Amino acid sequence: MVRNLVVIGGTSHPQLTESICGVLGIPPAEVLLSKFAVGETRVEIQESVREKDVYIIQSGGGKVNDHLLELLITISACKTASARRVTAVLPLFPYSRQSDIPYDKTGAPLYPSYPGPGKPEGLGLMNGIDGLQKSLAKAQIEDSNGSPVKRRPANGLPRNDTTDSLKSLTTNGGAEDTASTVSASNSSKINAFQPRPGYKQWVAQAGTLVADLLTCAGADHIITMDLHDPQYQGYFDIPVDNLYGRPLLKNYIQRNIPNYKQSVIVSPDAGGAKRATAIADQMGMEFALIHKERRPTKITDRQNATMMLVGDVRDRIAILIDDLADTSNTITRAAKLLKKGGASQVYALVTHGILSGDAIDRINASSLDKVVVTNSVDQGDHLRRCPKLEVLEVGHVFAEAIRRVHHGESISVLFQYD
Ligand SMILES: O=P(O)(O)OC[C@H]1O[C@H](OP(=O)(O)OP(=O)(O)O)[C@H](O)[C@@H]1O
Repeated sequence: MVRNLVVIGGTSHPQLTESICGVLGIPPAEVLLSKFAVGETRVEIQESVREKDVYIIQSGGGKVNDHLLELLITISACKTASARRVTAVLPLFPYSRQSDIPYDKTGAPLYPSYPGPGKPEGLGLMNGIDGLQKSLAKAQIEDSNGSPVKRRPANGLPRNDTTDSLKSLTTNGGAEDTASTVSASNSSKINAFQPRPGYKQWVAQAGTLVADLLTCAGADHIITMDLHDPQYQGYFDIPVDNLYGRPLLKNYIQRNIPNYKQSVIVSPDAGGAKRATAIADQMGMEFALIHKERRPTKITDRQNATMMLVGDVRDRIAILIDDLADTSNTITRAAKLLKKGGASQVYALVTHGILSGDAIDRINASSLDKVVVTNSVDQGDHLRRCPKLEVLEVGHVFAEAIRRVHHGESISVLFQYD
C-alpha cells in the first residue's frame, strides 16, 4: 500500500509511466501538459499534491529540450502547490554527456553532442560556426546589391574567443581589416581548428547548467540510470540515485546467448571499458576493446576515426556493451570491425537506445545481428522500424526505486552488480 505517493508522467515516455504505475498499483496523476501556439509549454496539475511525495517521470531522447523544460515547469508547479518532496525520475538523463569540458590535447573541442535527424552540420560549436559562416557567406555573396562583401581574412577564427568570433561573424565585425571576398574555400579554412598558445575554445558546460536548473526548479532528489559519466552526480547538491542497467543486460546474455561463456564482451571505445569489463569480470567472460586511434575533433568526423580491435573474437560471438547509442555510428562501425576480425555474430547491448535520425537505417544495413536496448527511452517507433531490435523493460526497476525511496528504505540493492 503506497500512501501520499503521486506519480506524474511527462510527455516523453507515457508507456514507461504506465508501466511504473502498474507495478506500484496507483494511477498516474491527472495533469494537463500542452503548448501554446507559440510553442511555450503549459503545465496544469489537476489534483492536489499538498504534502505528497511526488515523482515526475521524464526521459531524455526525442524532443529533449522540450521535455526538459516541461520537467522543470512541472517540478516548479508541484513545489508551489506545496508538495512535500519532488523527485525527478530521468531514466536517460539529458545533457549528461556534456558534463565536462571536452577538449583534446591540442585544445580543440570534442563534441559529445546529440546530432539531430539528418543534420550532420550545424551541430556542436565549431559546426555551428561553420554552418553560420556558410549561411552568411551565401547570403552576402548573393547580396541583392550585387556588391562583394568584405570580410576578415580566413586565417582561422577572427579572435581567440568563440563568443567574440560568433559576434564578429554575425555582425561582420572586423570587416575593416584586410579585405577579401568570402568564398567557400575561405569558409572551410575558417572552420579548420588552429589552436592558439595558452588558450582553449570555450564550450558551454551544459551539464552543470542542467543540474542547477533542476535544483533551482525545486527538485529534491534525482533518480536516473547508467549516467554516461557517473561523476556527474557530483554536480548536484541533492541526492542522485544512479541505477544500473547492468543486471538487465547480464540477464539477457545468460538467457539468450547460447554458450555465452564462450562469447567475448567488447567495449566499442576506451570510455566504456570500465562498464564492459565489469560485466565480463562478473560473468567470467573474456574481454576485447576497440581503440580509436585518432579521436576526431568534430562530430562529423567521428566516422573517420581509425579503429583497432585489441583482443581475439575469431569464431566467437562478440557482445558490444555501451551506455547509449545515438547516431549508432559507434556500434555499427564496431560491428563491422568485429566481423572483419572473424566474429561469428555481433550483439550490441546498450542501456539507452536514443537512436536519433537515421540510426535505425544504419543498424538495419549493418553487420550487427541483434541490438538490445532498454526502454529508458521510448522504443515504440524504433521497434516498428528495426527487426534487429529487442527491448528490455526497465519500468519495474524504477518502480522499485520509487517504492523504496518513498518508504525511506535502502536502495543499495538496486546498485548491486550481480
Ligand atoms: O551512437 P553514437 O552517436 O556513436 O554515440 C554513442 C557513443 O557516444 C558515447 O560516447 P562518447 O563518444 O561521448 O565518448 P566517451 O565514451 O569517450 O565519453 C557513448 O558512450 C557511445 O560510445
